[in-house]
Amino acid sequence: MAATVIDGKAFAANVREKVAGHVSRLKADHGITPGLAVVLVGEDPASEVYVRNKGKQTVEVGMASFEHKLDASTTQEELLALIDRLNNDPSVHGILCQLPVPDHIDGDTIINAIDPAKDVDGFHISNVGLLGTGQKSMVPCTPLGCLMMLRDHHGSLSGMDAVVIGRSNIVGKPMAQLLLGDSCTVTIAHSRTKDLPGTVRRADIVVAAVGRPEMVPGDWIKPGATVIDVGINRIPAPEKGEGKMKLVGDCDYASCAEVAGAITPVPGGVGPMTIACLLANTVTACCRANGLEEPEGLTA
Ligand SMILES: Nc1nc2c(c(=O)[nH]1)N[C@@H](CN(C=O)c1ccc(C(=O)N[C@@H](CCC(=O)O)C(=O)O)cc1)CN2
Repeated sequence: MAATVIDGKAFAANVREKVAGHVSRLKADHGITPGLAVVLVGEDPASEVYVRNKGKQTVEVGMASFEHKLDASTTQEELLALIDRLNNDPSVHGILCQLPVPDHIDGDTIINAIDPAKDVDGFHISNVGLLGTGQKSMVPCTPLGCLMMLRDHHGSLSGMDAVVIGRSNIVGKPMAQLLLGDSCTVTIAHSRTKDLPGTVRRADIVVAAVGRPEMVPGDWIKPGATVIDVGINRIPAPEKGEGKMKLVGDCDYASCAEVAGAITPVPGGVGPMTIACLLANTVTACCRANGLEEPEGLTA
């Protein structure tokens, strides 16, 4: 059986179109332009690409983009001062600091300095607590994107067995909370899980978010299961020529696609949904800040 390929690129384009519609209504009906501030410290090449794409897509959906690119030597105090200015800027509805930050800066301190109402990454401890207790929160973008694709594919997720491989604060843990919120039976698996293959084999839904290239082989997948691959790993691709690289996920795509009922590819699966959901979260934050009705279908 060949799996259905869940096209994250097309799904993300659809989310962006919905966001653009809400933005134009906010402008026309209320004279409000949602604004997103993205802060990058240092020169990590992958982060520079992500930040550039965030700015470009923010403008494409009609929102205001405020990009702050800071030198790698920026101190934590200087960064906190910028966050404070953005927290108090009424034209900024969403703020994020691109991760990872340089070693001399404490990421948690920075994240928790962001006004939770403007925390469009959903990483602030208040939003983590709200999500964990089933209350209205800002929801982390990558897990939100995975949830949207799963709901679209399955309709209801109620009663399904879900295994999340990986326990990071930005993907694994919030993903598990969202699946629990949709009434899945959820297992979080990690490097110390006994019998990882057996655990994964029981799942109707597998979300792989470990950051280890092609770690999950097809024979771990229950026939017909849905595989959501969050991994983005750059590995050597000698078949493309000397020194060439390619992107692969945490799942071995070829063997998993033979067994799964549906699967997200890498690239073109979960990745594009991350930025689309960031734009969705910015519109949501803007509506909440102005006491306006929130867009439907763009949050959990
Ligand atoms: N503050 C944050 N930092 C980071 C986050 C985040 O959500 N907030 N997530 C990642 C990086 N990221 C967005 O920031 C991100 C990663 C990947 C993609 C994407 O579209 N990937 C493409 C492939 C792109 C490529 O060729 O490299 C795909 O999978 O198709 C978008 C955003 C860490 N930091």
